[in-house]
Amino acid sequence: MTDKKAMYKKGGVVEYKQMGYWQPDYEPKETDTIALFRVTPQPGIEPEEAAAAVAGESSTATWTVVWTDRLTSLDRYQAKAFRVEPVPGNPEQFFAWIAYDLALFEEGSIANMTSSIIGNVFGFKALKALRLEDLRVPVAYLKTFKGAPHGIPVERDMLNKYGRPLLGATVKPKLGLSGKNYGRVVYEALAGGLDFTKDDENINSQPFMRWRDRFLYAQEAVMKAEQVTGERKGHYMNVTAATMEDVYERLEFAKEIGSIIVMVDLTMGYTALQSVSNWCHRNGMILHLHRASHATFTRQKNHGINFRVLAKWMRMLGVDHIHAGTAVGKLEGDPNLVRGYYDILREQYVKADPVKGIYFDQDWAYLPAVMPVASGGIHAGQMHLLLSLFGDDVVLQFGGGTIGHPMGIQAGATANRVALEAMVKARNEGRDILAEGPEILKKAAQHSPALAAALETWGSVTFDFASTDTPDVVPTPSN
Ligand SMILES: O=C(COP(=O)(O)O)[C@H](O)[C@H](O)COP(=O)(O)O
Ligand SMILES: [Mg+2]
Repeated sequence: MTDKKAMYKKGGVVEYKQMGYWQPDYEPKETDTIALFRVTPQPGIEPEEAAAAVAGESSTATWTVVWTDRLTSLDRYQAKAFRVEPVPGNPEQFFAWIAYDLALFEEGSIANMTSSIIGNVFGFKALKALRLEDLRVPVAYLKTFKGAPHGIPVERDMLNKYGRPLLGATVKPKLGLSGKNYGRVVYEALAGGLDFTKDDENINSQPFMRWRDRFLYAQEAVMKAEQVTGERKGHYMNVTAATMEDVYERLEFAKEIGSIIVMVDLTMGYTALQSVSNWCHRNGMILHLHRASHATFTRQKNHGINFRVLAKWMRMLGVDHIHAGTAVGKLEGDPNLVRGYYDILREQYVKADPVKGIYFDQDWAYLPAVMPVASGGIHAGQMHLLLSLFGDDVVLQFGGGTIGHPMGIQAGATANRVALEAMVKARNEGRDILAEGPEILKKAAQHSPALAAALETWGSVTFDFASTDTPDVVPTPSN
């Protein structure tokens, strides 16, 4: 029988370490999920007890010992904190590794997995702050997910576009255009040389432009642009709505009018996203995910979730595209960490790499790769940086950097396409595009007034702010 007395600190409050949530000798099983947390305990709480508390509160425990514990296989179901290390240079914080048994999570349910791992525990009084830094998901659990409806090679086949990044643009202004004017922007951008245009995250079905109008005008523009260019094109139709009935109605309509791609916002929640993913699997539709709202919980270094974990959940849940940062644009993102997110989305087997903030080897087994989307304050003058940072399997998306072009939207699109093609050609010839990039762009601009004007307008625009999140290099754990 458990010695209840030994588990209490005072007044019946549990000692998580005593309860078996701290097991330094525990060897994680291949089928365990392993989480790495950054823990900031309240003063006076030792790191091992804080780690054990995280393990307890994110699995079986409550604040006191309960008689019913003995009616379960508690040894198996309780999560186990098995390693604690100080965060280099930050005496307040500790990394804690915690293992979860396969039986703890419902098959194919991100909603269920998150209700445990990031459920109550982030509000726990004994901790000043808590951040989920990384997650090793076992193949046994991955096998219960379908993943992306298509994956990168199949999407390329659908578009018949290979050997270069895809180009997109977010229609601007974000809100207020009528359906007809919206369609004009889509046409100009696609006819000028982009592959995709995109609804913005907060364009759903407002009084100034109801969704049906937008879908119709946008799809008409897509079809016209396909005719004049002879290329496959797409507009991401944002189907985000208040209820699933509305979402399904918009999905069906997008399919009926011939769209090849739809879009969802992260704000819809994990369950809704997975339902849309299943619909896309059934209907052969490419699925684009905008990570709207992620920075409310991914940005602070001491509290929340690192984006790499969200990227893993989205790869499991099944999207074809996900916004993953640019490093060089207007939105937060350290270059090394952003490259790590891209690896997590695109590679079949990701090796732990502390410099990129990847703490675990991750075998993705059969799950298709997801196309990352670089978007937010990028322009043609950065093409060499973007291509060297991210390679070919990425959508480069220029909203302001297309629609703000001084010669018009079509010229903005052309500037991006010319810059990209010049850079891909130079790279394929073996030139060092990082060093020679500005020169290559200048030369291409001699034959392209559109690119010349883009470089003249934005060439010197950079967003040089120090990142709030940078990698902490700790020894790679065994997993
Ligand atoms: O509208 C834009 C970009 O517009 P612009 O190209 O004019 O800056 C997107 O919503 C952001 O990329 C989102 O950020 P992220 O991609 O980081 O999620
Ligand atoms: Mg936007």
